[in-house]
Amino acid sequence: MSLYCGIACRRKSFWCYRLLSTYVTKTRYLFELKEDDDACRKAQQTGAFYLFHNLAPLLQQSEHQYLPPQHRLSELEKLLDKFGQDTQRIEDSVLIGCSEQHEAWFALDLGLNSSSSVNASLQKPELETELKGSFIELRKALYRLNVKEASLLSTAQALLRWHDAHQFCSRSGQPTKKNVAGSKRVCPSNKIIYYPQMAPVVITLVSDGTRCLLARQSSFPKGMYSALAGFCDIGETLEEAVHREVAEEVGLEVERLQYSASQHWPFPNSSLMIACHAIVKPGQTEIQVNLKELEAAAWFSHDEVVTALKRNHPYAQQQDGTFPFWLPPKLAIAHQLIREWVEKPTCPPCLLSSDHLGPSSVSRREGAHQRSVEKGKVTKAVSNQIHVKAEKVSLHTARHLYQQS
Ligand SMILES: NC(=O)c1ccc[n+]([C@@H]2O[C@H](COP(=O)([O-])OP(=O)(O)OC[C@H]3O[C@@H](n4cnc5c(N)ncnc54)[C@H](O)[C@@H]3O)[C@@H](O)[C@H]2O)c1
Ligand SMILES: [Mg+2]
Repeated sequence: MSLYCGIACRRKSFWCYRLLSTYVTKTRYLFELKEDDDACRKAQQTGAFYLFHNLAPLLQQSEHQYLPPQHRLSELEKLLDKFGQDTQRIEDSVLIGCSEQHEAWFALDLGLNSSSSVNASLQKPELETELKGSFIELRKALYRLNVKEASLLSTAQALLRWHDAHQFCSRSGQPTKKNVAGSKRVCPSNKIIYYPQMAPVVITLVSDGTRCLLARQSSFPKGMYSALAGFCDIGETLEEAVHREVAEEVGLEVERLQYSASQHWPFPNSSLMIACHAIVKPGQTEIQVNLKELEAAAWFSHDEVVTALKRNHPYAQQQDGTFPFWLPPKLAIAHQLIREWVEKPTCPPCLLSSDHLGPSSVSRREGAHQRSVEKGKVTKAVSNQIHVKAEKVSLHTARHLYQQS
């Protein structure tokens, strides 16, 4: 669908109207709402609101899925009135997107202390009864939402959290004021503008050509392993962050970085996850786990990873008291990296060149001649023929084998 946009461009002394795609008109509309408080207030009149309580979204259950109900402005005003609240509270809402028909979407938290109204936060049980839904922790709900709604609610939560945590100017100590859309906050005394921020995080799936390296932190759910992740340090490039994080966490050097994709991740504080594949440097497959950062790390064979991807009940404890090896759910970018590796375990040519950082470029053939020690046995990979004895490494044994400080 395309629309003629009211934006006119001047070309060769006469006005012409460009044919703009639905996507372009939508992004221009959102831009306008962020810049123009009056336009945004007007959009609230016809828009839809998603409700939160202390950063947990309001959800209704339908069969195996959660659905986030939308509310109109008039419904919200009635609700606030019923609970003896000031409708001024609606000023706390943030713009999170719009439909192709330009219905603007907002998010409002009724549990956090309001910066626009003096009234106390609303009680969760009473609200849940009134709204016929439940406020469910986003981390738990994420995997039972469809992808679009999961992304929308993640954005909403990140923005609501940022506003809640940035109500004062760090220079003057004065309360800052948000614009109607919530795309910024301004200090009235010195005019400093604060914009919502994300922390860049690199997440890397390291492979030795036949196996991939997965790790877990003690805070992960039992049995879950993921790719190596870490916050970028200030002044660092993405490539430098990948090299440093892998070295810091598992004591290995990598090369042949390949960018895969990126993802906004709202937990715990809004990160931009930048996902890459990397190949470990030849002769460097022995993991040295940094126990200050990780609980365990191990190399996993292709078969093990394929089996883990099929696991349906990750939390089920086994009879021997251990938990089966399982992987992050579909919505996490770690899952996508792992799935890509399963589909193409031999790494394609690199896109993110790391050559300038030092590591020499080594062909897969050369890399595959390396010796690796696995479970106390010396195994040898010859050329691209995989001769590594891919023994079934249970979590139990893997953890004990590679836990070294
Ligand atoms: N979406 C996914 O698939 C996925 C997978 C793995 C990790 N993650 C996310 O990646 C993030 C980083 O992973 P990690 O915990 O292994 O990082 P990490 O290895 O850098 O270790 C975290 C530690 O780094 C320090 N740190 C440095 N800069 C920081 C900053 N800006 N914010 C917070 N802490 C900072 C803190 O001491 C913190 O304890 C986590 O928030 C995690 O939720 C997402
Ligand atoms: Mg880490």
